[in-house]
Amino acid sequence: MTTISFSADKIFDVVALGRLCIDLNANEFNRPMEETMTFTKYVGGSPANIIIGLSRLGLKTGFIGKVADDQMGRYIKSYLEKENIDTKNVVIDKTGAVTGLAFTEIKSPEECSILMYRDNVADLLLEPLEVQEDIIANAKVLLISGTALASSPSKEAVFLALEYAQLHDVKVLFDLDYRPYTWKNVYETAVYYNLAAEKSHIIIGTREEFNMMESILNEKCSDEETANKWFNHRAEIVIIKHGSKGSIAYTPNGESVRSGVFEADVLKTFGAGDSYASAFLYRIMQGGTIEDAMKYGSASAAIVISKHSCSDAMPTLDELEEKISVGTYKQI
Ligand SMILES: Nc1ncnc2c1ncn2[C@@H]1O[C@H](COP(=O)(O)OP(=O)(O)OP(=O)(O)O)[C@@H](O)[C@H]1O
Ligand SMILES: O=C(O)C[C@@H](O)[C@H](O)C(=O)CO
Repeated sequence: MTTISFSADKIFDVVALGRLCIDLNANEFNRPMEETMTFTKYVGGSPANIIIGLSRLGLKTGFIGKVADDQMGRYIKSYLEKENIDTKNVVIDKTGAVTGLAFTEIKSPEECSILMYRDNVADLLLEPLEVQEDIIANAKVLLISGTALASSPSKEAVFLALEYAQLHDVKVLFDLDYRPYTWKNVYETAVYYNLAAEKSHIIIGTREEFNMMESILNEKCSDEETANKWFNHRAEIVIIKHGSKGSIAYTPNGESVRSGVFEADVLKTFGAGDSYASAFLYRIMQGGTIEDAMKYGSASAAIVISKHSCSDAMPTLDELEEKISVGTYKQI
């Protein structure tokens, strides 16, 4: 029965680093973007969604990032503050960069896509020297997401944050969060993803995301082979997600745990991964077993995919535990 240990006596449970942007989610469902006329605005971006989920569950959280010096940037910062997320390391851009926008298309519950506007976005302009070492030193976990590796100087900021984490005994969770439109080519992507994964203790990604990382060496790994590669580095848990078919977690002692999924009245699929990661991390940090934590993650995902937003739909602990006790859990 594997659990994972975290440093005690730190100010923050989890500090996330990466993109803060805006989701504009289609109000009219079951139709293509061309025919969608109105959208609702939410805070978005994978690490933002995950940290909001963790804060709703009661953890002490902070964010390291950069927002535009405009109405959208101010909206994001004040939303984080309202959610009790520390923003003292959320830097305001002074170069005229903009806030990334993600328009979501909900053609059917199975057919969702995201149309991104990410030219000259503030989040990718985070400088290494803007990352405050003391915030990371005072956290039990540093959460990073792959998109922040897509260009300089944000990429160097992530690697410096990883050095601070190592120096101060901070566990690193790497959510692969591969968004192809942010990257120039798969070689560059895979090289940086692999370097960041080497420095991470918990790695969570979909089968497709791990395939991307393996593609440059023409590897075709099974889930178990994929996970085993990272146990030669720092990894203590590797989770490979398979959408509605659940997920499998691997540990260095050869244990593997397959999770089921909760039945859900699916409205849209995006946000599944972020809600899963937040509730999984919450439960593992409470000393839960991997099996237990995966159940929390799956329940949170089932809640979020049945709602309109990602960030705003993140459940409280009561909502999550209600789902776990009354929801239908299908073992796969
Ligand atoms: N249709 C579904 N019904 C119930 N649970 C689901 C469904 N789809 C996904 N999930 C849950 O969400 C978890 C993560 O889903 P998925 O593998 O799609 O992540 P992802 O691709 O990172 O998500 P995202 O679309 O947010 O990027 C799954 O392991 C599962 O527990
Ligand atoms: O930035 C994105 O890629 C979109 C996110 O903001 C969105 O909330 C999402 O895709 C959740 O996983």
